[in-house]
Amino acid sequence: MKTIINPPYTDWAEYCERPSFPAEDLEEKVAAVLEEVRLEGDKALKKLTLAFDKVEVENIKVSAMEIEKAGSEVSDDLKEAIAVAAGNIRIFHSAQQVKEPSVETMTGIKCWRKSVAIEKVGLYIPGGSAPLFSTVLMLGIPAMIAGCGKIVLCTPPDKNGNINPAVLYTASFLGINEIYKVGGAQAVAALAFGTKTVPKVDKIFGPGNQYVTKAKELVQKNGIAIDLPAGPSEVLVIADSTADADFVASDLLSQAEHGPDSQVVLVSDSVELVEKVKIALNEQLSVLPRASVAEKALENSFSVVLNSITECIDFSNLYAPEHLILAIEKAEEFADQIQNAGSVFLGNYSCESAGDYASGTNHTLPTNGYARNYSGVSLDSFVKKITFQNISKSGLQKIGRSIEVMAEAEQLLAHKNAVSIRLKKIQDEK
Ligand SMILES: NC(=O)c1ccc[n+]([C@@H]2O[C@H](COP(=O)([O-])OP(=O)(O)OC[C@H]3O[C@@H](n4cnc5c(N)ncnc54)[C@H](O)[C@@H]3O)[C@@H](O)[C@H]2O)c1
Ligand SMILES: N[C@H](CO)Cc1c[nH]c[nH+]1
Ligand SMILES: [Zn+2]
Repeated sequence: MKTIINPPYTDWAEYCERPSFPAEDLEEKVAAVLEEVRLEGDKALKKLTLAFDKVEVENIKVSAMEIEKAGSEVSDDLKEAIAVAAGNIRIFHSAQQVKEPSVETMTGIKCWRKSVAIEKVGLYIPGGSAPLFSTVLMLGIPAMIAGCGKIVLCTPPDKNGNINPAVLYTASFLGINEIYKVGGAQAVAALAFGTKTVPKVDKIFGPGNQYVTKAKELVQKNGIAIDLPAGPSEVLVIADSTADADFVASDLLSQAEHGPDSQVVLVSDSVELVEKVKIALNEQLSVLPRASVAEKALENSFSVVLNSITECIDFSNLYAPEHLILAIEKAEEFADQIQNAGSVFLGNYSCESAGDYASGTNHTLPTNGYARNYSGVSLDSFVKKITFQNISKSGLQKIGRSIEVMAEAEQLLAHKNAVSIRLKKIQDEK
């Protein structure tokens, strides 16, 4: 991991560019997958699963028996941990159910807003390099709280054509039993267009690799909503000289082990701390099973030394990380200065993996700088907000003239007339 000492401000933006290793002709390849699934449905899903996941899948839909069997394959210890995590995620996301205010903008003009669940949602659970059953919790729980009518889940099969038992167990623990063995761009296509087996949904959720992310981007053009661009995991740690170098290294590695395309960044006002973290990284890497993946990610990662913690925060706001850790003294006092980040972890004991699994916040977060303009998944992601208004006769008498004048100025006389005929009727009734 290279260290950059005091780069001039004019160079900062360059460091904030994420490394990208797009597959050759990514967009064309993904567009071709989408088209094949749109035209050939299940036949294409089976063909593409054989091509990309190297396995022949006879039944795309997971059977009730497979789900039941998975329950017996998950240890009690893991079941208990999943229940603890689910409890916290449920508490945090339930608290997002806010009572919408109803206001009278003028006497006789009542306006209000209501959250209504998106009817059919498709959850994508990554499974290429690791089956992320924790993502089932992160997407399934808010979908259930929101009251989505149909919740279906897609995830790639393993080399034997099975779905990881923890993924199946977690889904069924939440009451989600419609699960399909399909991953990558083909899963997104199936959810977007529908096939004989996989239903078409209104909105597609979930993180994934470049094929999944590109497919989500492309199906948006066909009127399918998506949650957010959630690509390769990343973390930026701001650490001062009081930080524990071992803790900082452990947090950097926790995101580096996601994939070779992940990026981790250390920003500090202390050269000594950066040097200590580098030593700790090497020590911890040597015992990591996924060391080779993490090492690749570290090659595309860096540390920056700046003059002050305020400058470090300015850098982070420009970088807009998916996860931001403030391993600094009095971290809470700096929280209000954070403008761009997916999720923030304050203090030495708020490790990022707590948010990945169990503290309650959602781990489906914007990457690649999208934290500048996107939020992570929340309860809001699963609802749309419908506005209502109820205008009385006296209310229309108050606001009517303003509407007529504005409509006339836009030369939309039918708009004006919709008010005028009502005002006339009110007048005639007197
Ligand atoms: N931002 C977030 O919120 C968040 C959360 C969790 C995970 N992630 C990220 O999600 C990603 C998960 O990626 P993954 O690969 O492990 O799983 P994945 O499920 O996203 O992708 C696996 C699928 O990709 C398809 N695929 C693989 N190679 C292909 C090829 N050459 N051509 C066409 N399709 C191909 C296959 O169909 C396979 O099933 C990681 O980058 C991880 O960092 C992000
Ligand atoms: N860090 C990932 C989000 O970027 C989420 C995750 C799932 N499992 C472990 N981590
Ligand atoms: Zn993680």
